[in-house]
Amino acid sequence: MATTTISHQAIGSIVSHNRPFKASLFLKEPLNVPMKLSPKRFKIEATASQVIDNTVLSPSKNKPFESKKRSNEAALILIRHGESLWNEKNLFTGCVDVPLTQKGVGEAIEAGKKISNIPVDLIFTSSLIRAQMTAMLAMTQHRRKKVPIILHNESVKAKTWSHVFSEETRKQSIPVIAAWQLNERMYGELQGLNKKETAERYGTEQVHEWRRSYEIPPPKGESLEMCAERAVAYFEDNIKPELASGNNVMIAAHGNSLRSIIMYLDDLTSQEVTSLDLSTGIPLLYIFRDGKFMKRGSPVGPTEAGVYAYTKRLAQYREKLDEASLN
Ligand SMILES: O=C(O)[C@H](O)COP(=O)(O)O
Repeated sequence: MATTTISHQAIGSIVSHNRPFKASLFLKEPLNVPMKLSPKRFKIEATASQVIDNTVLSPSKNKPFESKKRSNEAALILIRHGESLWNEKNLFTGCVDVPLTQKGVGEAIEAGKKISNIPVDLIFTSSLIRAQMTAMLAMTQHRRKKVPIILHNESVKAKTWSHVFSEETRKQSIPVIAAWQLNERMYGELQGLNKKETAERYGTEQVHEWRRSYEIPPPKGESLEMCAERAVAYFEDNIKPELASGNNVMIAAHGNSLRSIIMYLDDLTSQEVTSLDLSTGIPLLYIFRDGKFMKRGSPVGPTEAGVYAYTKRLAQYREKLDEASLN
């Protein structure tokens, strides 16, 4: 296994995308992080979140809310955030933290209606406000009326001070985990530039390569491949185990971090992923069963029968919701 050295300065720059991290958590010594080369991609086996203990924590490790139920299937919902103020202005955004427009707020609410009958046990978002707004707004529409609560594990004090003391209240909550690894691809020197003007300056083909190719990074930014190294590693280490435990998960993230995750779920080639483009605010449903991901498209509405026919558990859940609303 090859070993690469990540300096504390590099770790510092990785964690600086995540607002809650504190300088005191930065490492004093360089780290030797083992890396394994897989045929399709590099997998970073020790992610920054694992290295910096007690920062980004999985709920199963901490049991902050409900105890686990066992099932061999689970639902996975992916949502790209609603329109942001820079989507509206057609600017490259990347890791710049801009909020949703009013249209984006509406898109998030509409997305929430479409998935309002699908039980969500756990939410993952990026550390960027547009993804977090989308997740929260979508959950305002949910029939289960559980309250999404952002877990603050960035320091012992943050964790202690946000503790919920009622077991009953905890049961009525959905943990929300914010992870910088799910952030948008870092767009380098394109961040803040207008997409149309950039295409006029550098040529449509060049800009298309920067935006959609797998290997080619934008100037001083991340390629999709580099974005996949962190996003897919995070998915495998923190999200897949939750699905394997039978927890239904929603991920609210970004065009490119989600493209890299979809590439992994659908086993797309680097060629195929170039034509994958995600619209803002459209939820996508996957069923995880027996270790495999099955794509189920986008639920068209809360009453769409098809979604509930995918799994027995979802159908039973839907029945219970209907019974409860009749009583
Ligand atoms: O970061 C951005 O500018 C967008 O959210 C995604 O941009 P793209 O469609 O150019 O990849």
